[in-house]
Amino acid sequence: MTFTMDAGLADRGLDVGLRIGDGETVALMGANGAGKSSVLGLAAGLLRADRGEAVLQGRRLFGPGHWVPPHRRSVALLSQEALLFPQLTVLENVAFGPRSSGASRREARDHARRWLAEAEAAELAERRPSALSGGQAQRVAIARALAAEPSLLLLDEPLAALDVAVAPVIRRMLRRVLDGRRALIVTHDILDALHLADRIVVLEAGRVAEEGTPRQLLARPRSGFAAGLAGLNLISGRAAVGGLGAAAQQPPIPAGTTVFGNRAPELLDGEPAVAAFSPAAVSVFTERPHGSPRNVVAAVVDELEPAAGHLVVRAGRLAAEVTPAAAAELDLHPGRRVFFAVKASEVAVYPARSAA
Ligand SMILES: Nc1ncnc2c1ncn2[C@@H]1O[C@H](COP(=O)(O)OP(=O)(O)OP(=O)(O)O)[C@@H](O)[C@H]1O
Repeated sequence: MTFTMDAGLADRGLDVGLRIGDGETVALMGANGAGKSSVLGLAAGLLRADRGEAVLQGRRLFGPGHWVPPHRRSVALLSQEALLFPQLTVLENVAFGPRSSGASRREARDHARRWLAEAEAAELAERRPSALSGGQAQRVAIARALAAEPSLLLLDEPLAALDVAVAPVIRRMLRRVLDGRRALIVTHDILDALHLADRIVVLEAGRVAEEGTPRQLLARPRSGFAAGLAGLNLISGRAAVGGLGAAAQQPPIPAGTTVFGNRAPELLDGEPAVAAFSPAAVSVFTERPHGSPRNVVAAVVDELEPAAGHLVVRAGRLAAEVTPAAAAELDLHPGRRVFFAVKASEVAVYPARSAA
């Protein structure tokens, strides 16, 4: 049994099809404003779609003429902030859900203790929320969400508000807790996706731009967002002899330029395709290079960013990596005219749509 949602919300520019299998954790990623929180809102019942339907384990959550209110959906939403009831103890907070769905006081408390232990927070049971650290409060919130035994668990950036020392510990606990559970987790952090998710869905401007396992997405990104996660340059266009004919509006690459590279064997001429290559494969010159590199483009440096052990030189949608010594030698600075070159053997050209 699965969760499926195919829904639109016109005033947020949202039109999304999503499927989460039994026991599957899906990471929902995308730039700010892409629609991630709105998708959670639709599934949780905090927002009403103006088109489409959602079905969870054979039960329709919403659809034409049909609406199940949030508390009857068997969907739990965990947000960035723990949002515990301040006047209740931790145990009472976690027991609240089971109690309101009809468990006796004692059953609800036993249940709460079990889920607190599962979230590695058993020792916090008698505390008030005001006496908890951010990480502790988030453990309790996770226990509370699990205690409702939801068929679908929604997590909205659950680690984002935690400090860097605590996040890895909670991430490890979440990995254990999410194993075998149907969950949708919104995150900006590739580490969350790698550690917690079976599959990543990338949203761009309210639509699913691509999806795949973390491995697939990082090895062969097809959206600008996933290329950013993978740390690769990505140029879109159509398959052409020897590589890719670049589409318009991808400065500094002139429209129609052939980007020479290794074409995936399944790619047909004229088919929508992308070319991907690492910034580390890009060489920077101040004069047009002659000889071996087949791909050379004139560019103007936008900015230089420090990265581990090197500098990233950005020009339009391209990035190159240089050593600090090379940057000094080439006198690189914003506004500097340069040439970026990359060997065809370093460029992978593959279909813009996944085979699935
Ligand atoms: N309360 C609201 N009322 C109307 N429009 C909204 C509201 N909240 C968000 N939007 C719009 O809906 C679109 C999707 O926003 P949403 O918050 O779902 O994106 P997001 O991917 O979660 O972004 P972020 O990463 O910044 O949280 C955006 O265009 C946004 O401006």
